[in-house]
Amino acid sequence: MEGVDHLADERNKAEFNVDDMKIIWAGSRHAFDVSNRISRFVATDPVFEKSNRALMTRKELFKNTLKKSVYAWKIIKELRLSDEEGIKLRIFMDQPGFLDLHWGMFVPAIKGQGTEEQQQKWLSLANKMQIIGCYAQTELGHGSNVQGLETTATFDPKTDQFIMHSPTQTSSKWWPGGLGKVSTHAVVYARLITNGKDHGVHGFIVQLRSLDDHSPLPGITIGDIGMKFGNGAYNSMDNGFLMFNQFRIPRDQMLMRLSKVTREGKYIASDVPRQLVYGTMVSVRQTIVSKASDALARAVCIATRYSAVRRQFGSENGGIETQVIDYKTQQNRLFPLLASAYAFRFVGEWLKWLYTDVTQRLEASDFVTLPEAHACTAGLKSMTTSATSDGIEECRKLCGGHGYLWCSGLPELFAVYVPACTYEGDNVVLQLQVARFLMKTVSQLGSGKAPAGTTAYMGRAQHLLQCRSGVQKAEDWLNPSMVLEAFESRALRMAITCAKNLSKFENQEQGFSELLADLVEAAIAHCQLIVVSKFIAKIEGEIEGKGVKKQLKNLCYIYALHLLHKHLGDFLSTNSVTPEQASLASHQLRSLYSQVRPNAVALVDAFDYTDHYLGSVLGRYDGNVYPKLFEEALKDPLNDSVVPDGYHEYIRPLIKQNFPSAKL
Ligand SMILES: CCCCCCCCCCCCCC(=O)SCCNC(=O)CCNC(=O)[C@H](O)C(C)(C)COP(=O)(O)OP(=O)(O)OC[C@H]1O[C@@H](n2cnc3c(N)ncnc32)[C@H](O)[C@@H]1OP(=O)(O)O
Ligand SMILES: Cc1cc2nc3c(=O)[nH]c(=O)nc-3n(C[C@H](O)[C@H](O)[C@H](O)COP(=O)(O)OP(=O)(O)OC[C@H]3O[C@@H](n4cnc5c(N)ncnc54)[C@H](O)[C@@H]3O)c2cc1C
Repeated sequence: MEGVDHLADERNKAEFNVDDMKIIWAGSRHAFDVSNRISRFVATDPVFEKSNRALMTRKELFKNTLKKSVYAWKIIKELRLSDEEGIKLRIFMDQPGFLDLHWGMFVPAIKGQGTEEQQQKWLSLANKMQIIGCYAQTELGHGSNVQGLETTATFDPKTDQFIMHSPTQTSSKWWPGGLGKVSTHAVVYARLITNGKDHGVHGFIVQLRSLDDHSPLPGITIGDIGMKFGNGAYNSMDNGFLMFNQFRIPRDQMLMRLSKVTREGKYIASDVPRQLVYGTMVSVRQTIVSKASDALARAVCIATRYSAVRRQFGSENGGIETQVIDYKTQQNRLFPLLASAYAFRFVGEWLKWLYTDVTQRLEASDFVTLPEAHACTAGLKSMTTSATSDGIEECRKLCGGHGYLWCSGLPELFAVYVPACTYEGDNVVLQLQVARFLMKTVSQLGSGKAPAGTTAYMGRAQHLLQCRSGVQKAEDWLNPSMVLEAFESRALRMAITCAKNLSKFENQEQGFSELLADLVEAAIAHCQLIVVSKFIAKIEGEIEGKGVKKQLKNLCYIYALHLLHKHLGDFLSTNSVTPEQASLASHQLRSLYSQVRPNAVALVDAFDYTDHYLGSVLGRYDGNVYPKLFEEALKDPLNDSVVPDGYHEYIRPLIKQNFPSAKL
């Protein structure tokens, strides 16, 4: 029934104030106001309609993305939206496109690696979108191994220019978003060669297309790399290829904040760490963590509302059937994902703080926290995107058959989201960076250099290696210090075991490659500890709103105890818990699920997502699922006629066994 809230009973059960939780989820009242206003603006503007995009051809989808992106930019300019509002507009527009790479990577790369002069020149054009840029690093042959890139930028002192060249097919740039059809410029990563010497990978601003007719400049071959996973989905983006044939750019288009090439061709490296050339990736990895909570929350919101609407079995004497959300199996799969969405939200907030802090320090030439910022952004990007991709797929299964329908919103969400496990660093490759950082930290224990930040717990190695968990009853698993100690001792013991095993190899690099799988496990344990500890810090801080803290506490312990359950092998093999304590954790989990159950729908309402943004018949706010599923089905072009195209050509001859031209 139209206008009726089918989930009203669920909402009435809530034991906390949803409006207060909305503020906690958004981060502040101001952030909530902005999100709420912009999401509703996008939802009501017909240009941002998106329900039809799965049926568009690639060309139609691409053009539709251009239309939306340019319209969004027009709105940003005409309504003088702030940066924050502009970002929200792009998020709620919910269609990957060139704007993401222009604002998300091209502009930050120039800001981070360009001199002040270069910033003035290029950012004034980029900020007005008089040029459109992308980030061209990955090549056909190398993505993860950035030092293995082959594109060259050779300095020619005669003309004061760099010659950009793609010496092999594998050196073609391949994947950059926005490159294929839209970008006029790119920050291109290439090996810098001066006087015959290779100085490694550096960034260069390169014009790719004419600003008059958009044709590629002579010496440049460029195009789209083709269809990607899923219908619609990430195919709105023009990921591209690019080859240079001795293409010349002026010397001052090398990004020279970190190192320079003089007029004479002399290479001058500054005294800042060379890894700052990777700075744009660190910044984007940080934003990807917050976006993980957003994507997971969307899937969880759909699965939770639908699980409350959907009924199967359990009716007695023809009475009402059981809501599937009441099955403990459904709760055991769904509530940890709900808890994870909140956990990633809070760790994302903390990571943003860490990133701002390291940026300020770098500006003051303090590089001490750079390795930790790299390890945290890499590890958390990896951990949260893997969990989110798996979580979206689990939500699809939680919705049974209807979850497989396009109009559930889940297939497209998965297809758009899953490359996050690969882009901005393959998730395994990134965990290996964390592992290197952990092995270095362990090797320095006892050297007098106390581990700090997220590895501070390693400074208590003596205690954590010997301690035995004090949990004696299920409620002890609601004690933050007992939970933290279990996670700390597991992470430390796994790292120390890896370090001990490494030390058995004469050649450390060889040992590292033999132990890769164990090292990744140790890195994941460390990252999970970070997320648990930041969630605990959140619930121990000041939280306003009726009943809000209680709900967050429940979610925090669900998050931690479900991880304990999932990785029980680690916890048991490191003696961080006993089998009896593990079973007390499972007992506590069941009790927490019962406490979350009446609040589940309200906890996803707190995400404040519009039906437009969710894009899901199953996740509708009003829960009016079945009539809307019919409406969606009837919109399918196959239902335009009752007798389909092809009937006379194929079905009728088959039924009548009348194939005049068939020959054996
Ligand atoms: C709507 C708004 C949102 C918009 C968002 C944008 C949309 C997004 C859309 C999606 C768009 C997708 C866009 C895209 O996909 S863009 C392309 C992304 N590509 C990648 O992420 C490539 C991944 N590979 C790498 O990053 C490097 O090659 C790695 C790291 C693997 C190795 O590296 P390397 O070969 O050099 O060797 P090493 O391991 O010997 O390390 C040597 C030392 O360097 C330190 N180190 C390494 N890295 C960093 C670092 N970063 N900061 C600080 N330090 C760092 C390291 O700890 C070590 O330190 P130490 O042990 O010596 O002390
Ligand atoms: C949708 C999408 C958008 C993208 N956008 C951009 C963009 O805008 N700009 C850009 O420059 N790039 C972009 N990329 C490229 C992306 O950054 C790379 O694909 C990514 O960094 C992974 O590199 P790769 O493809 O070389 O994977 P590979 O490194 O070839 O990975 C293949 C397998 O090898 C494993 N592996 C690799 N190295 C190791 C190792 N040392 N130890 C153990 N295992 C290893 C990996 O775990 C993986 O299982 C995009 C990619 C996608 C999918």
